[in-house]
Amino acid sequence: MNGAQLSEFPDDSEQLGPYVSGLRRRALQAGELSAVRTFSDQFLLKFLRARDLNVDLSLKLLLNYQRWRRESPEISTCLSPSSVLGLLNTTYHTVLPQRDRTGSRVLIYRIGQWIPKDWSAFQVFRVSLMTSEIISMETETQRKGLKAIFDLQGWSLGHALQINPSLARKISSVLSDSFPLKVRGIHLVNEPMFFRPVFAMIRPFLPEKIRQRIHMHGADFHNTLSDFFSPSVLPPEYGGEGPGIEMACQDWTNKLLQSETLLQQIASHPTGDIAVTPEDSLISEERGE
Ligand SMILES: Cc1c(C)c2c(c(C)c1O)CC[C@@](C)(CCC[C@H](C)CCC[C@H](C)CCCC(C)C)O2
Repeated sequence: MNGAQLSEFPDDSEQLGPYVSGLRRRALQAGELSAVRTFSDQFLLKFLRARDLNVDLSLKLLLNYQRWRRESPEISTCLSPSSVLGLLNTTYHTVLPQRDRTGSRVLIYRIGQWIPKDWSAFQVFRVSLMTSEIISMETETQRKGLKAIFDLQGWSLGHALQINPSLARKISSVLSDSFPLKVRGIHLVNEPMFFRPVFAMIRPFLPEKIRQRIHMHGADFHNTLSDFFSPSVLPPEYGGEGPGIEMACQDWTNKLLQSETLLQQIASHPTGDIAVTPEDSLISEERGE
């Protein structure tokens, strides 16, 4: 049986058992995580499904996720939707209510709604991390991944100045091998000429597989975007017949706000696995043992 077929089994199925226990054993043996007592099945399955049940690759992803969180505390330790409510209320971001025809989640980021003097790149990044944590709990998203549309209308020098090489590295890491989500497509629309230098900072760190999934549509995107998304899914602003962008953004903002407690738990948990108590997973040095 291949990974895609195995991915279809439910969380508690017998067929997945050996993969879950295999990854758990390997993760607990790994030097960096030696003091962690355990991981939940649910948590391990996110990494297994993201890597089509390949235990070696899932372990690498799990370790990268832990390292990314540790090395990016400015982003990972504060996952509070209410702290960025002003940004969310500008209709900067949404996850569309409908999946695309392949089952992927569809995310929209309207970068021009972000006013760089009001919100730092770290705060903006946190929004993506919050959404990623929420959707990565969905079984269907674990199987079918996500596609993101970035509307770069209004991209300015002020935006570009916020993206330094260190942040570019963090962006490419989460896109490639540091977050348990399959990135099935990145679609840039309305990208101006002077977005190129920023993209040139991110691109070199991306594996070929992800590079090939990045599509630049330009200003005349209505026709080409519809090659990838059926009209019933997209908002009218993006050439579809789905719910309007404002409404969709409002709905997702509400969803994030409802997840405030959950997200804060994830942010403050030593491994991000909230299905186990912190005492069960805590790294002993941190507890002063
Ligand atoms: C798990 C996951 C995360 C966490 C994520 C994204 C995706 C697809 C994920 O799967 C995409 C957005 C990103 C990388 C956060 C970006 C935050 C910055 C500050 C936005 C600035 C604008 C970018 C210069 C626009 C182009 C980026 C693309 C080339 C990805 O966060």
